[in-house]
Amino acid sequence: MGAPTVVIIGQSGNKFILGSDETVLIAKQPKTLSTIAGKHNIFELTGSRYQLIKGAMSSFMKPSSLQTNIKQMDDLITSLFLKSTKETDVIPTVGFMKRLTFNIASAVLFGIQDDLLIEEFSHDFSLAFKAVWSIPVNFPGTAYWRGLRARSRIIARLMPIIRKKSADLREGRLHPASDILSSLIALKTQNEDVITYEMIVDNFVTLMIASHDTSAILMSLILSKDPEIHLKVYEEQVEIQRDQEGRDDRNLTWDDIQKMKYTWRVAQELMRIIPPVFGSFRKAVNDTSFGGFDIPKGWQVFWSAYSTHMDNDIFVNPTEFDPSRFETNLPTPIPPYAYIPFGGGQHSCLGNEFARVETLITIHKLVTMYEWSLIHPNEVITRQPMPYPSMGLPIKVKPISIAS
Ligand code: HEM
Repeated sequence: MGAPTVVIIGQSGNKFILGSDETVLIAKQPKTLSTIAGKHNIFELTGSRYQLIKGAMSSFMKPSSLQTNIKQMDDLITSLFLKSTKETDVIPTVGFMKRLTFNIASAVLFGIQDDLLIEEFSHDFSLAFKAVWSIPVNFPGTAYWRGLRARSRIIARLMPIIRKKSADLREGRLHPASDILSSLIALKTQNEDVITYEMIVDNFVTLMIASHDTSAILMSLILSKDPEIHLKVYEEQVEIQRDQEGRDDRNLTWDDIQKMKYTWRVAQELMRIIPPVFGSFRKAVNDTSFGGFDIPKGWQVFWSAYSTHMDNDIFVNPTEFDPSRFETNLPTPIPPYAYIPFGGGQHSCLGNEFARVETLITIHKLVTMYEWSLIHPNEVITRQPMPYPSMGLPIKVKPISIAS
């Protein structure tokens, strides 16, 4: 990992790492992420640059903004399901969900709709993503080398889009609030001395990496659960479908999504037992200490979600799958920094609501459009280091009716 590293686990450890400010710990990612996503990636930015980039991105992921994207997501997800099941009754879930989350991020966050371009980006992002988890040896044939070349191709395809959007913004044909790229370009115009094109490119790559595999894994994990859980999810979703009957517009609404409480609790409990992101790094910018142990300046600190999620004092019978842990108004609510699938503190996930909305719409569409079953029940989950079902979780589907 390039520097001596301290691993700290437990609720108070998480609070120390995730709650510290930039005078104690700064976010520091492995070399592979910094070179593939770019050195200006939001995970590692500090100070005013961080605040500006975060502000531009987060305005697209707030509930008020997400509400306006639901129809677009619903249409995209429905059409992808219909397209994929036109000629086959088997969906390779992991691959399908990756494609789905990539298409949603491209269209909803970046306003990229061109199918061919999305296909080319998607191919290169899958190489870039593999490189993030590789050994950083830049030698022909290695995953890292392939990832670096993929990054160059991504930039070559992105720059004409940035130039076109810049011109459209200048001439008033595009609004900065149209998508994240436009917003970042407008931010650069207002802050020439702080924001650069390189930062825009790096954060496009970062956001694509941060957004699609994580959510795709969550969607796949939900389908990997047992039939009893699926039945309850199905009952909740069918109830919501019934509520839509008689409406002029049969697309899901924000209110429908708020009613999917049980389905989301299943997702929350899955992320407790199998956090999609295992943990992440920080770096000490000054000498500091935790729990009586010194952490010298320059050392890395690693937090991990899994160990705290398995703490018997916080989650009784921690290995037991129990979505009711996430019911509201429990006598003993989950304490802060004890449940951290989305991290915590200032670098906590910007896309958690985005992930919730796209996951719930996808599950609703699948269970109301198809009867489905796992081809390999009890498929093992392996960490690579993200948790994937070992055979890609193929499912057999049979349409129930035309799209609801
Ligand atoms: C189930 C899905 C997801 C999980 C489990 C997840 C998890 C995480 C975690 C653990 C972090 C904190 C990393 C750290 O502290 O170093 C993080 C940060 C981040 N995530 Fe997510 N994420 C998910 C989906 C998304 C989506 C859909 C987006 C974008 C649409 C997104 C965008 C980001 C960004 C931009 C950051 C960096 C925030 C910052 O540094 O201020 N994530 N995510």
